[in-house]
Amino acid sequence: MSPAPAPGTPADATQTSRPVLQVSDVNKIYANGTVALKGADLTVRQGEFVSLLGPSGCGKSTLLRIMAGLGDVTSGTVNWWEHDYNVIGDKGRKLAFVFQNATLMPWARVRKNVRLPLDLEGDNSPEIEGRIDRALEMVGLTGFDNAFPRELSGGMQMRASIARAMITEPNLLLMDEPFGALDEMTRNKLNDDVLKLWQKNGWTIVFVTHSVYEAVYLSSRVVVMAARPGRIVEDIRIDEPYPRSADFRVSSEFAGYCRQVSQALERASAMGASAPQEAH
Ligand SMILES: Nc1ncnc2c1ncn2[C@@H]1O[C@H](COP(=O)(O)OP(=O)(O)OP(=O)(O)O)[C@@H](O)[C@H]1O
Repeated sequence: MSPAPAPGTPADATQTSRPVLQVSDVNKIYANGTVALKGADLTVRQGEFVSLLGPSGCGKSTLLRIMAGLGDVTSGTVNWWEHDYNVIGDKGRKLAFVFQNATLMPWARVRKNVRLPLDLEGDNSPEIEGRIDRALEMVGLTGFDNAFPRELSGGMQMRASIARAMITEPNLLLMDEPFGALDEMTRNKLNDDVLKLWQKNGWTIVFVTHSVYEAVYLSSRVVVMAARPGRIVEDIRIDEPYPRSADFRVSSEFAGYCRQVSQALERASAMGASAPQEAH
C-alpha cells in the first residue's frame, strides 16, 4: 500500500497510484423514478482526498453509499481495489463510513461505542483494549472513554464517531458531511485533525460537503456534481502541498481555488435549475 502524500509533497503525488475505487458509467434510478445518478464515472486513487460537492439533491450521498457497497446500482459497475465487492474487508482493503450525525448509541459509554464494529465482527482478541485506547488518543478523547454521548459536545461526539471508524483500521474512509452541523471553529479543528490522520494512516478519503472552503482546504481533488439528473460535471485538482495549515486558509492560492470551485458550483447549480427531472 502506498501511503498518503508525505508532508510537503504536492497534492498531485497520487495521480499515478493504484485505483482504490472505480465507478464506471453508473446509473441509479430510485423506485419512484428519480434519476439520482446518470453516467457517473469516477476513479479514486490510493492516498487521494476527494471531496464531492454539489447542490442539494445532486446525488452525493447516493454516490457515497454506492461507493460503500450500501446501495445497488441500476446499471454500471463499481470496483474496489480493482475487484468486486467481495474483497472489501480483506487485509489492506477495509472500508469505513462516517455519517453526518455521530450516530452513537446513547445508552452506551464512549468506549463501548468505539468498540461496536469489533463486537459486530465477533472480535474479542486481547489487544482490543489497546486499540481502543489508541483510537481515542488519536482523536483527542483520552480520558473520556467512560462518558456517555450526552456528556460530550457535538465536536467530541464526531470525534468518537471517527474513532469508531478508525478502530477497524480502514484503508478507505467514506465521510458523508461529517462536520456540517458543527460551528466553524470546531469544524476547522476537526478538518486539521482529519488531515493529520489521513496522512499518518495512509488513508484514501471520499468526503461529502456543502462547503467550498472545506472542500478546498482538505482535498487533493474536488468533484462537482449537478442535479436533475445527478451527475459529475467538473473535477478540479487542488494542487497545493500538504500539510495544510491556517496559513493556507488565508493565502491567495486558497482564495483562487475557492473562487474557481465556487464558479464551478454556480454553473452546476444553474444546470440543475434549468433541467427538468428525467424519468428514465
Ligand atoms: N431512497 C430514495 N428513494 C427515492 N429517492 C431518493 C432516495 N434517496 C435519495 N433520493 C433522491 O435522489 C436524489 C439524490 O439524493 P441524494 O441524497 O443522494 O443527494 P445529495 O446530493 O446527497 O443531497 P443533499 O445535499 O441534500 O444531502 C434526490 O432527488 C433525492 O430526493
